[in-house]
Amino acid sequence: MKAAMLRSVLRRSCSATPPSASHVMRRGFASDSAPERKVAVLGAAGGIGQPLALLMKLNPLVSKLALYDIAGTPGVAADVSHINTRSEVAGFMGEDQLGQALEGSDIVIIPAGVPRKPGMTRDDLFNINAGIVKSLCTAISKYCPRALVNMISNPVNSTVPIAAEVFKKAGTYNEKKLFGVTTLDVVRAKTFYAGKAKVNVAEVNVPVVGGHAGITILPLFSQATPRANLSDEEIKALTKRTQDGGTEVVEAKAGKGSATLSMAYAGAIFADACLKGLNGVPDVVECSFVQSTVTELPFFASKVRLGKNGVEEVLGLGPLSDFEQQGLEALKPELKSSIEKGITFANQS
Ligand SMILES: NC(=O)C1=CN([C@@H]2O[C@H](COP(=O)(O)OP(=O)(O)OC[C@H]3O[C@@H](n4cnc5c(N)ncnc54)[C@H](O)[C@@H]3O)[C@@H](O)[C@H]2O)C=CC1
Ligand SMILES: O=C([O-])CC(=O)C(=O)O
Repeated sequence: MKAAMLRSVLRRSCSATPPSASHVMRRGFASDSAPERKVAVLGAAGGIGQPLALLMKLNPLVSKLALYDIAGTPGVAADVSHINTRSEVAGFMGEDQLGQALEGSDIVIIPAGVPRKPGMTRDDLFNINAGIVKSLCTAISKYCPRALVNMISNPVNSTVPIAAEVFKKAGTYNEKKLFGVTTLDVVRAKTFYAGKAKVNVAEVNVPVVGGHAGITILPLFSQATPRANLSDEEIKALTKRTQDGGTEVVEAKAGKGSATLSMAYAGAIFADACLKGLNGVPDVVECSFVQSTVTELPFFASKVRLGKNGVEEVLGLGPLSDFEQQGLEALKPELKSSIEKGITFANQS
């Protein structure tokens, strides 16, 4: 595929709303006059990190791309750096290069940590990933305290509260700048809905709220557009498939990890939305797991308007069906306990 064609595919695929030509113009993509923006990817040599590095290299809003991992980044960086797009690419390996990787970053994307194997829950990753996230966030508070943080590492329901506590302790916490990346849930909900409703997937919008694990993932198909006449049974099945989407991939990969390619795509969409918000593009809205007053829980995923300082507005849930209302009440105890687990960990160790 020619470079220009690839770039155009990415431009369209990364849009938060349908990919029409006028939309692309409105959203102010690809411009040589776009401000300088540095993006750092931590965990860049991993299953998500590598394709995410590729997609961020294709994003014309990025001027510098820093690829950090504990091993393997020189090769990934050398490879990606040959692509003839705007950003300069540099690889950083090992803890003593972490500061350099982070310095000056506008956005830090974190897909560092272990993935699930069949039979595991995301919470089973807590023991290893909590420590990784804690140490990376400590470095962020030191080297780029004003960066937007896009947390991908699981369990997101706990790693985001861990990050918040680390930043609070360092005196750098800004609730507008910390995001749990739940975009893959939205990507899945859109795909599954389009398939069932037989509508053009490019036109589909479905908010997904709550958290990012099992029943805490709550797609709001009653608000899906274009509207379709699906039965209660079909909505129930779509909800379950969205909630179990990660497990579907873990089982299909049979021990070789979890979603990487679709996650890289989702991570690139979310980072692109953050970049647009930073650059002052109006009406950039994505779902994300953020500090929230939408429910009584301190963190919750819902639609968020992104702006020059990160979160500009956390949007409410809108009208819920009875089924969704029940789902909302059912998810709260699990989400609450995952949040508390993260907070306790960050303050204990
Ligand atoms: N938020 C979401 O929707 C999703 C989250 N994930 C999560 O993303 C994480 C990464 O998944 P994969 O890329 O498939 O795993 P992977 O094992 O392929 O890659 C992880 C990378 O992190 C690196 N790493 C480990 N410790 C590090 C440290 N201290 N600093 C920097 N890098 C470090 C490893 O060297 C490795 O290259 C997992 O926790 C997984 O559960 C996966 C899919 C979706
Ligand atoms: O399921 C997993 O472990 C990875 C993940 O978060 C997802 O694919 O949604």
